[in-house]
Amino acid sequence: MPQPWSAPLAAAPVQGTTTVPGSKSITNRALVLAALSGRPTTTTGALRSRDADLMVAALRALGVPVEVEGTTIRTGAHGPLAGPAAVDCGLAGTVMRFVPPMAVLAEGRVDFDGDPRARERPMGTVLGALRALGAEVTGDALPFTVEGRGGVPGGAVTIDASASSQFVSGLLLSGAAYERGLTVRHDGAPVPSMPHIDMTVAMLRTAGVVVDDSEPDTWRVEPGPIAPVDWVVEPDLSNATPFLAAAAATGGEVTVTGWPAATTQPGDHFRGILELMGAEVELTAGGLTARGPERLRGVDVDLREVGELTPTVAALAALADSPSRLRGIAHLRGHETDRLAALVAELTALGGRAEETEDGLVIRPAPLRGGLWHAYADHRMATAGAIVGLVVPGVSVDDIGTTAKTMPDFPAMWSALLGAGA
Ligand SMILES: O=C(O)C1=C[C@@H](OP(=O)(O)O)[C@@H](O)[C@H](O)C1
Ligand SMILES: C=C(OP(=O)(O)O)C(=O)O
Repeated sequence: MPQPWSAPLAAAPVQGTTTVPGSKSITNRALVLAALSGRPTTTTGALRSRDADLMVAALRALGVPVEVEGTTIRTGAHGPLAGPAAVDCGLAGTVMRFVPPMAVLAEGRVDFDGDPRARERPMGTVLGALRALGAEVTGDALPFTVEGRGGVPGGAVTIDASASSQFVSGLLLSGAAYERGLTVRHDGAPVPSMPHIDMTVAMLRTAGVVVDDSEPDTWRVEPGPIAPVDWVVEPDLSNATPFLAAAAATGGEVTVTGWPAATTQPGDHFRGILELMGAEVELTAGGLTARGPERLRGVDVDLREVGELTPTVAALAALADSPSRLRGIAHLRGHETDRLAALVAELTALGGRAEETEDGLVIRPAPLRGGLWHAYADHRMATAGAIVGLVVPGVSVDDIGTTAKTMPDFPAMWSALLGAGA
């Protein structure tokens, strides 16, 4: 375990401008679609981080030529995907849920494994769906094996996607390459992170795939070619949230550059949440600016659609002067860590008042004190600790390096914003 990282305390309201790297979700979808096109593509503004590097390695393992130069990733023309191959999913949901539906198209065996915690993340739904669509898959969680036969019949499958939207996205991304295409129906409690499914559908359409999502909880992908696209990746708006939160927590003003005017990224919803908590937000050509209030208000909000924002919102809620209720996020128990348990444990350890409900968190105002904040190998837990540490003296994060999952430069970016130098 590395040395704990002393979270910088904001000596004054945080003022500054930050540029965040490319979106994890867009980068890893672009890479999958580029590989499935079989033709040369160039993706610019790509995220370079552990999750993106794992996706690049997975594609290479399946026989896709991939060249990486800074934030530009080029895929080359290639024949059919091929095993034998070993895919390391790390802790990346996008790798473990997006690559197996592609691996069933390969000729040969593809073995999947990942970090210890990845073996506990829900996977059975995707693997069961692939079997129902005609693939040979051994196992119901990591590690598992896909015996690729160069293709699958495809067709219709009904799944319960209430544990993760990635079950649907993963299947849809490869569905056009199945002989009969793919129809996915969801049956169960509401699907979380719908904007991420909308992102999948939008990117498939950009790649010329015919997708029908006109019926609720049903997605139909017609069989056909996936066109090569030169993707331009937007900044990662979820990774922008800690920087905007720094303004909200300290009564400062922070601008994140390159904020898209229209996007399917759920991070865009953070604007509304900041306003509910009393901050001001302004979207201009220069980016999104957040201005913090004198006193942060608690918030009662359903985060089902934007669950990945929860650690940031919970950190702000712990600094607010009235109670907050975060709802619709039971599925966070299956994320990088059980985020509901982790947030309650870490806030409570610093003197906070937080408790789990069946589908979320209740966080009440309480004076916080310094202490060690555990990240649980979860990039967003680590950044949540940094937010709390802005205003609570003596907070350190046990493993800030875990931000490398999606934002390897986070410690330097954070110090730079605070004027503390890297
Ligand atoms: O498709 C994607 O890129 C993602 C979907 C969401 O997953 P869940 O639906 O499992 O929450 C989100 O939390 C994750 O960070 C990224
Ligand atoms: C849930 C997340 O990641 P993953 O893609 O590993 O599911 C996240 O980044 O908040």
